[in-house]
This record gives sequence, structure tokens and C-alpha cells, in this order.
Amino acid sequence: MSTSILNKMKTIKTLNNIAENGLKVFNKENYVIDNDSDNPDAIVVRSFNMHQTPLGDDLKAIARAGAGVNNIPVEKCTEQGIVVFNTPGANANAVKEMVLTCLMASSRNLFDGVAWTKTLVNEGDQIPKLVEAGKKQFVGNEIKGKTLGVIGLGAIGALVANNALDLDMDVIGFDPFISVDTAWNLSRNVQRAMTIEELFASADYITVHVPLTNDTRGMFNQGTFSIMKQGVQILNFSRGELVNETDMEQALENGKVGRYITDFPNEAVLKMKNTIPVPHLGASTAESEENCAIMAARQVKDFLETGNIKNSVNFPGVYLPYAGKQRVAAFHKNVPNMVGQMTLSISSLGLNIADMVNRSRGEYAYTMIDIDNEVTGDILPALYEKIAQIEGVVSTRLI
Ligand SMILES: NC(=O)c1ccc[n+]([C@@H]2O[C@H](COP(=O)([O-])OP(=O)(O)OC[C@H]3O[C@@H](n4cnc5c(N)ncnc54)[C@H](O)[C@@H]3O)[C@@H](O)[C@H]2O)c1
Ligand SMILES: O=C(O)[C@H](O)COP(=O)(O)O
Repeated sequence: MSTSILNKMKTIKTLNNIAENGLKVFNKENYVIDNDSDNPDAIVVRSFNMHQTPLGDDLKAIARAGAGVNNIPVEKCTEQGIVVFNTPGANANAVKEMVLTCLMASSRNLFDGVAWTKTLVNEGDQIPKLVEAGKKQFVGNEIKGKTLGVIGLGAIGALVANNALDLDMDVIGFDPFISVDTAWNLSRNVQRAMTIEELFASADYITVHVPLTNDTRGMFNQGTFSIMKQGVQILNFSRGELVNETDMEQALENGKVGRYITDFPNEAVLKMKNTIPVPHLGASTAESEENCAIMAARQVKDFLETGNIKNSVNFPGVYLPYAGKQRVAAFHKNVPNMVGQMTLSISSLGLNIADMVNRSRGEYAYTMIDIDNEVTGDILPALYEKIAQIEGVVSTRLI
């Protein structure tokens, strides 16, 4: 009998530090947190690279306590009927505060100024005089009246754009896929760029808030630098791979890019001039870590216990109040007659359907069927086998 139909304790594995209040969502009566498990029911992860991580037979869900899912093999998970969740917006305020901090600090040469001041430690009572004489090296610029280009107006980008207006900046935004919700939250004073080139050409500062995908990889390159203003400052709190490093190094050398502020330092970045390397601190606040962990854990728990899906990046959102006595949940190919075959299997066992839902996303779909009878004895494994054996069903659970 498959473990998918046994009422057992569920095992949760974490691959990064996950805030305690998030883990507390998994009550001890029904869940065990076992980070050594080879076969957990669900994984909670932050930035750990999972591309080589084996996906055990019992794995039903992976929750990214955060936004970016490029560290998770999403396609492989989809093919195996494993739901991947993230926590949209849960760390957006933390990143926004970090972006605005770095925008202002960079513009005022604060990082260099502070580092230089610390070198004076052994100068004794000469320090105040040296400070006054040396400060002219670090004269900066105010951001008031300058133009900030925001690429990607999702949870983070929209907050940055609105707050930059409050700092008296002119803001131009580009997001061809902006959601209706975000558009409602965006100030009407954010100018809309119809093309990314329009934004590149007009911005004194550019901040990027898009996911890393095949379309966005390398979006900062020699070609796009050539459109930008001389001395533009670029903030990248999204992913390092959005930038072509060879081209960035050259642009920093020749002054086209005045400064590159990035949350994703590596050896190449640390060797470039005029960079501000931040050790991936964008989402690292107690508040954001807790928000993400709680949201991720709640989504996993709800899915394991009811089959309902909220904030998945690979399967459709589904909510069906538990109406019957036994729930069948199945991930399957999005092809004709899947629901028909499932309902036929159920009725062939003399069972009656109370309620059902079917949602598709691309090549895959998800169906939940509530049965009006108590399903016990031999009928339970028979029901499981009948659904699991339908061609096109990727994974199934009886809940
Ligand atoms: N540094 C950190 O600690 C940290 C924290 C959170 C998120 N992030 C990164 O920031 C990214 C954005 O996070 P978010 O919470 O705002 O995500 P989000 O999904 O709310 O917003 C992303 C936005 O980018 C837009 N977009 C996608 N492709 C685009 C393109 N080619 N051009 C312009 N816009 C495009 C989408 O329409 C969406 O509005 C994440 O994917 C992650 O990589 C980093
Ligand atoms: O995509 C994200 O949410 C961020 O990069 C945060 O990563 P972290 O959870 O490792 O801080």
C-alpha cells in the first residue's frame, strides 16, 4: 500500500535556517522536523541550491521561504507532481529598505567614507583634523530630483518605486507583465516606460526586481549599457546572473557604470572596481525571515492536510472546502477525459461524489474530488490504485 494513503506523521526537512515561529506551525502531534530524512513529505528551503538534491518518493511539497525559486528544480518537480510554493511579498519590505539604504549610502559615498575613516584609527588626536581634510574625497550627490528606473514592479519594485517618489526622486518603471493588484498599489506618479530602452536611457539610478529566468538572464550587458547615461548607478538585489559580468567589469572600468551595488558578490564581482558588494542581506531581517517562514509553513501544512494550494509557482491555486468524508487529490497531465476517468473509477467502487474541482496550468492539472461515503477496508487501497493507474496521473493522494 502506498504511503500516500496512510494516515501517518508527516516529516518536514529544512535545508536552511528557518525562523522558529515558522517551524512551530508544524504541530508536534502530526509533524516531525527531521533534517536528516532522505524521504520527507515536505522541504522548507531558502537559498540552498536544490538542483542536485534527490527528490524522495514521499516528497509532496517544497516551500521556498522567500521569493526567488531559481535554486529549485521546478520543472522536475512539476513532472513528479511535487508542488513548489514561495511566499510572495513576505520579504518585500526588507528588500525595499535595503535598496533605499544602499541607494542613498552609495550616492553619498558613505561606504567608502566609513571604510577610510576606520583607517585613521592609529592617528591619535590628529583624527578630527584628518577627517576634515580628507572628507572632500567623498563628496556625493543628493538623490532628490534624480531619476530612478525600476525594472520589475512586483512586490519589491512597487514598494521601491512608491518610496522613491516620497524621497523626491522622479521614478520611471518598466514591467510588461505587471499584475492588476500591483498596478492598483503603484502611485500614478510613477512614469510608465513603454520599453526597457526608454528606462535605460533616462535613469540616473537603475534598480532591478525581476525573477531570474531565461528571458531576464544577462539583461545588463554591453548592448544595454550603451543606451544608459554615463555614470549610471545600478542596484541588483534580484540575482547576480541578470548581469553579464564581463560586460559589467568593462562598463565599470570605462566609467559607463559609475557604481554597481549588488547583493550577489562572487570572485569576479569582488575584483571589479566601484562595486558595493552586499552579502545577500536583502531579506535578512528578523521580521522578514519570520514572515516568510510562517507563510511557507502554513501553505505546506494546508496542502498536506487538505490538498488546497496557495502561492504555488508550478501548479494552479485551488481551494475546495472539505465537503465529503474522503478526498482524492491527483496531479495529472492536462489532457482530455482525465476527470471523466477519475469519476468513473470512483463510481465503479460504489462511491458517490460530494464535490470536486479541477484546475489546469500549462501542461499539467490538479483535480480534487470529495467522496460522500466513509471509505474503509479494502476499498481504500482499491480507490488509490484505480486513480494512480489512470494514464496521465502523475501522483495521487487520499486525504
Ligand atoms: N536580495 C534578496 O534577498 C531578495 C529578496 C527577495 C527577492 N529577491 C529577488 O527579487 C525578485 C523579485 O522579487 P519580488 O518579490 O518583487 O517578485 P514579484 O514576483 O512580486 O515581482 C517580480 C516582477 O517582475 C516582473 N517581471 C518579470 N519579468 C520581467 C521582465 N522581463 N521585465 C520587467 N519586469 C519583469 C513581473 O511581472 C513581476 O511584477 C525575486 O525573483 C528574487 O530573485 C531577492
Ligand atoms: O529570493 C529571495 O527571497 C531572496 O533572495 C532571499 O534569500 P534568503 O532567504 O536566502 O535570504
